[in-house]
Amino acid sequence: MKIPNSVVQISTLKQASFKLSWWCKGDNGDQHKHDIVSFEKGNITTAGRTSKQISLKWESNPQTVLILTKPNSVSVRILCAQMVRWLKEHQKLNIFVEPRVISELLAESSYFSFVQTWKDDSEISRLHSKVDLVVTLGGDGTVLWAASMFKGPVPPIVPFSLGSLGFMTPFHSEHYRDCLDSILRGPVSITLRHRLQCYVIRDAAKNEYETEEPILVLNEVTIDRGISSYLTNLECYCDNSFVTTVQGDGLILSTTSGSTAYSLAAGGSMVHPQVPGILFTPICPHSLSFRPLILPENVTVRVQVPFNSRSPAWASFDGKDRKQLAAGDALVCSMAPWPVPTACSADSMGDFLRSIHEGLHWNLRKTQSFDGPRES
Ligand SMILES: NC(=O)c1ccc[n+]([C@@H]2O[C@H](COP(=O)([O-])OP(=O)(O)OC[C@H]3O[C@@H](n4cnc5c(N)ncnc54)[C@H](O)[C@@H]3O)[C@@H](O)[C@H]2O)c1
Ligand SMILES: Nc1ncnc2c1ncn2[C@@H]1O[C@H](COP(=O)(O)OP(=O)(O)OP(=O)(O)O)[C@@H](O)[C@H]1O
Repeated sequence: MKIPNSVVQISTLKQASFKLSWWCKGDNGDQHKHDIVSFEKGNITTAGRTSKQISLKWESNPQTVLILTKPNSVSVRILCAQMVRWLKEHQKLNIFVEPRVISELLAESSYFSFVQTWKDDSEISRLHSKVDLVVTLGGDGTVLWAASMFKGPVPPIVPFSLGSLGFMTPFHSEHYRDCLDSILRGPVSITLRHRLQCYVIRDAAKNEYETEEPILVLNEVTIDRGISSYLTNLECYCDNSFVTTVQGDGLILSTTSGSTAYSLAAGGSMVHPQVPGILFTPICPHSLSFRPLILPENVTVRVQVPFNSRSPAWASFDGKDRKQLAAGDALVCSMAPWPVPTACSADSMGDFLRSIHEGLHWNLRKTQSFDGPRES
């Protein structure tokens, strides 16, 4: 068979060889690493990264469970007592609860004297090394609360739904025995939810962080006008490049998990929680052309209140802990190295789709009937 000329020419061409590497900002300066991008005969392919479903397999049996509960709920209190009893008697596990909850349990019965708790913040900071699994009983706010307790690595969280919306709480409390039994045996399908780490800088010219510890958020950090009736003026930079000045009610810097919370209400896109990125969503911008952005995971965003601002701005973290940002102050935010692993009921995609359909009634519309005009 005769080979066409064009094929012979291509096979004799020599491609220049190259290497791709990626870098991140580490503590000891910028670090370069080789990526998992592979180079099949000089062609770039990411085939090895497309399998994103994460599965957790226990290598030894879990020993200790932390149960976190929404306060002031009778149904949560009753379920918590039942769950503690079942985990102790049927699974032989050690159990931690919050100091508030241990008082409630002991008021009910001295049977619960085996349950453990902590005394101060330094013990909370060591919890991640004692606890194998965290169970939350409440709504999305309780998942946010659980994540906020861990300033570093976070154990897998199993969120049971005892709230009203429950976007991040796929497990039904009626079936808690079967759910926990299966999770304790593993394997468990996991959603790795990215977090943002935020620092406040007082008097931006000094460029010093207010605290050494970052504030970690699972949903978002919001910078808004607080009680001021003036427009906020926020200068935004991305890795030192000027992005824009927000003039409006404020700005939301959201994780992809938070994309279905406040950012959604302000017109941001819904993004699957495992997509790495930072959503840049303005709140009521006074402009006809300010569309929300999604920035890549590696950037550092800096939001600065200009010196000539008429009023201070306010930062809040997952809807809590308001901090005033005076003229000249800034907030710096980047992707945190410690994600929040939450257990899935089906799998990461299945749970996300169920939440947007059942929780938000996404794209609900009456189906068009067959009974009408048709193309011939
Ligand atoms: N206009 C708004 O939509 C608005 C305003 C303020 C705060 N919030 C959100 O409330 C969050 C704090 O939650 P909370 O429970 O402590 O306060 P909350 O009790 O006021 O609840 C706010 C609502 O947001 C839902 N929610 C929280 N995180 C979510 C997520 N990741 N995806 C979908 N829905 C989510 C909750 O289920 C609840 O219905 C903030 O992080 C912020 O995102 C929303
Ligand atoms: N263990 C806890 N300790 C203190 N506060 C908590 C704890 N768990 C949750 N909260 C707070 O309680 C509030 C309500 O919790 P959550 O959102 O879980 O319940 P909900 O409002 O009934 O549920 P939903 O948001 O689905 O309607 C939130 O502001 C949350 O931060």
